[in-house]
Amino acid sequence: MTPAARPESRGNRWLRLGLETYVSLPLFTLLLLGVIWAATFHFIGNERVAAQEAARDSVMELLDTYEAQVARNLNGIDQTLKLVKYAAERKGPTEALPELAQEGLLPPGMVFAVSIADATGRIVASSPDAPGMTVAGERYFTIHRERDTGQPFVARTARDRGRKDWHIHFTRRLNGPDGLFAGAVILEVDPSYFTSGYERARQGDQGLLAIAGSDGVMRSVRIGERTSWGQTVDLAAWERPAAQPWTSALDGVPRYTATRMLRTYGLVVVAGLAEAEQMAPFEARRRTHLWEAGVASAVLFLVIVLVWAWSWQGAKARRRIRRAQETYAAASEANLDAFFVLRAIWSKGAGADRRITDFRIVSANSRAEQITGLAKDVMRNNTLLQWLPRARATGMFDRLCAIMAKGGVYQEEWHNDMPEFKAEWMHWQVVGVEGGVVAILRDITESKRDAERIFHMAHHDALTGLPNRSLIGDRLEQSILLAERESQQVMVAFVDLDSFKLVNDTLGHTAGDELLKTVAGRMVDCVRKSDTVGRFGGDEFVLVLPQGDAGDADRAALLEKILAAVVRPVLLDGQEVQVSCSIGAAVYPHDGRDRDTLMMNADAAMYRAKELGKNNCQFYAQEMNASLEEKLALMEGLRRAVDDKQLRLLYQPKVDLASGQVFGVEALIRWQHPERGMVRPDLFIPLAEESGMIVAIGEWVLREACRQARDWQDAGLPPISMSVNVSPRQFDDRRLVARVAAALAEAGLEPGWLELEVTESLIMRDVQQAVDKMRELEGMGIALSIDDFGTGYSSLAALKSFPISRLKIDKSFVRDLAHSADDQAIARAIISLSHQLQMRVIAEGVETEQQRAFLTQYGCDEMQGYLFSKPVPPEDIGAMLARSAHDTKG
Ligand SMILES: Nc1nc2c(ncn2[C@@H]2O[C@H](COP(=O)(O)O[C@H]3[C@@H](O)[C@H](n4cnc5c(=O)[nH]c(N)nc54)O[C@@H]3COP(=O)(O)O)[C@@H](O)[C@H]2O)c(=O)[nH]1
Repeated sequence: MTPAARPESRGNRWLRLGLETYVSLPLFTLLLLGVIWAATFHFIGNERVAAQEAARDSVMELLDTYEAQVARNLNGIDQTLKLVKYAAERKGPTEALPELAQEGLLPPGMVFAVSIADATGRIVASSPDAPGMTVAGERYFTIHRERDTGQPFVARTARDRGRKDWHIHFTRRLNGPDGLFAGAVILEVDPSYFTSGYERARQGDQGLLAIAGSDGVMRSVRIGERTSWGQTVDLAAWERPAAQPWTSALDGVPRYTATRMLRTYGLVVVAGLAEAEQMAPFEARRRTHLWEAGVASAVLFLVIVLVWAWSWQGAKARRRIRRAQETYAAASEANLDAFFVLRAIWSKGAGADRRITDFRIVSANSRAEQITGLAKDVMRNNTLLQWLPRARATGMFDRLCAIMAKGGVYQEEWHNDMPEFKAEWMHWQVVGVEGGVVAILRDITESKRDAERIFHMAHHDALTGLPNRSLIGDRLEQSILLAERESQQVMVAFVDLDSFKLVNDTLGHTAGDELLKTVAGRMVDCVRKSDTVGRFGGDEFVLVLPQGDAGDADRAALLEKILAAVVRPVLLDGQEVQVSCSIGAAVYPHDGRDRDTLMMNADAAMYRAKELGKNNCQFYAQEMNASLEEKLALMEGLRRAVDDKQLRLLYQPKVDLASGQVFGVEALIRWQHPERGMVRPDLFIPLAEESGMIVAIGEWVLREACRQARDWQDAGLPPISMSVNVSPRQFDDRRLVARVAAALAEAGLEPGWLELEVTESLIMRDVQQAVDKMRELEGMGIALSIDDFGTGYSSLAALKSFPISRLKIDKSFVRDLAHSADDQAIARAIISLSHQLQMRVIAEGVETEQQRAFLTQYGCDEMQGYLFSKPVPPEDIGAMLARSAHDTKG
């Protein structure tokens, strides 16, 4: 494992994650926001304390001022009381007041009212005038009458009978010359006099100034603009330190409050500042601070979100790159392909002068070591040209430069002649990347050889090594094309051995095979290298002989030569055997202008030769085609077969080789002819194909097969796959996909249960068109398989591009599996190829246990053939599936 691919330790992972901006940034942001808000709240807290301190100081200062003012007022009032008392005791109450007034020693009547009551409580003098009034019932009068305290008395705020306004009554006792009670001096003061010092600018709208008696009754209270009195309060509660705001019952407003006792008068002065007003500037500042912190946080958050999004994108890109690198490292190590990363080395200079001089090998995987035989380190110390000096001469270097310049992907198969690589055939894929290229090399020698082997096997007869039916067809077509261009002729000769079956039956297959090989060799010896001698199957051979401008005599001479060569005795198992042959020949362009006509006519001529007693050759003549009439009659009958319901489907089971379970059936058509009985498809399918009737017949087969599959499912039988053969003309039909969809819909069958079998030669005619159509069908969920695999020519590359899920080994390769080494090799090669292409492989025509054993041994997945069952009517399949379902349940 390379260091890049080593798993990262948990610690490192956390550290890397922590260093990633997209992780650390939010953490840092949280920290920063924490700091901002902690600092804000700390600052606000400090300011609150300072504001509270200031409020407390203010209230104490106010109290000091207020106390001084009240004390001054009270002293003034008491001086007046003392003065009036003095004058009244000296001169008598009636004269004292006018004299004092005259002397200007009385306070202004606007604010103060001075009265003197005699010992009975009757007002005897007053300023302003209040005659006839009595205070005998007043508490202050009673107190003064009862004892002489020598102290002034402050009564509650009250209204006299003679005056409407409310006043605080300040009184002193009057003594007669005998020292006995002689009445009282009364000074009435407007309650607001004591709170007139209220300054709105300093004390606000809800500041409080008050004086209360020691009895707890308010003499005067001013809150803002309103003055009141008479409320009873709990003075003990008021006499609290101003530390905390306090809510009195007076108006429910919390205030910083302070009180002080004026003992001489038995009064308490109270000053209060409303908390809300005192703290208002602080609250405003607090809101400002919070707003500032909020705005700062929002801006910070916004900036961080933007930076975070940017860094997250960056991290995502880095993560993608890292994963890609890890995946690349892991994949390249685990891969069966060799990887080379090459970085371009540039020449010095600029602009057009600057060019790539070489490539440095930056990295390579273990597979690269195997394919080159060089250690990775050695490769890494090399440049491309040091390592592969021929790279420039072979054009490889220039191609790499071009790919790097253009970008994209370039790939090709390459027959290697460089000793530095230990593979004969390679597939190389080069991807242009930033600063260099990545080259991916795969050793395809084995699959190339397989493909070549398959190609050869598929086009040659395994026994004689001669071209087989498909190659003969191709060669004939090529020869016709050439002859057409050059205005020449081509002779096709069908050669059939006479009495070959007799040799086979009496001397055995091996002797029969030997005879075929000998005869084949002799025929090859009779013709030129450019001619084709092929084996059509069994004891049938076909010769394709481009004739130039040869005449009938030349042709007859050549065929006579072949007759003579074949008839020569052959030594088989020490026994001399002699077989003759019958030859039928047709010549292009005279006897036919296309491959099929020529073949058909040569075949007819060969039959004619047989009829004439064998060991002779016949050239085609029109009358030989009397059988054409029969063909036309069949065609005519076939036209009515669909409408007259003469067609039937038989079903042949397909079996899983490992489990022995039936997993599907192939639908095989039969024609129940009213006169001829059961006609096999080999006879009428080619006619249907030729006439185009196959499209209608094929559609009937599709619909009938889908319906039958659905019927089995509805009968509760285990669902199985239904394979239907599709012929070339049917496949070319533009509406094939629609017809298939309609058949499925009509039957209500899931597409996954339908498989279409197409032949190899069909799809190879036009690979791109076939791929497109197959992809359409695959897209619907339908499975596709290649029938008769091995009999046509399949390009490996094309095979890879088909959406095929199954290859069917043609029965011609299965028939002689037990004896023929060639057929065994073909079967093994097809099995291995299928598996390499991730396809399943099924063998058809399995008739014996040996064949099954061989196929199982070499990993074939499935089989179909008489060994398990012949094609049977639908009821038999139903019974077979019902049995299997029952056995499974049991
Ligand atoms: N386009 C369509 N072609 C069809 C349809 N139905 C049949 N066909 C094609 O006709 C060819 C001959 O078919 P058939 O005579 O039915 O022969 C099939 C089997 O009966 C036969 N087979 C199966 N097992 C064995 C065996 O063990 N030995 C043996 N000698 N023959 C056996 O093989 C034929 C199946 O061939 P394939 O389709 O290649 O799987 C034949 O080419 C059919 O495709 C049709 O509806 N449409």
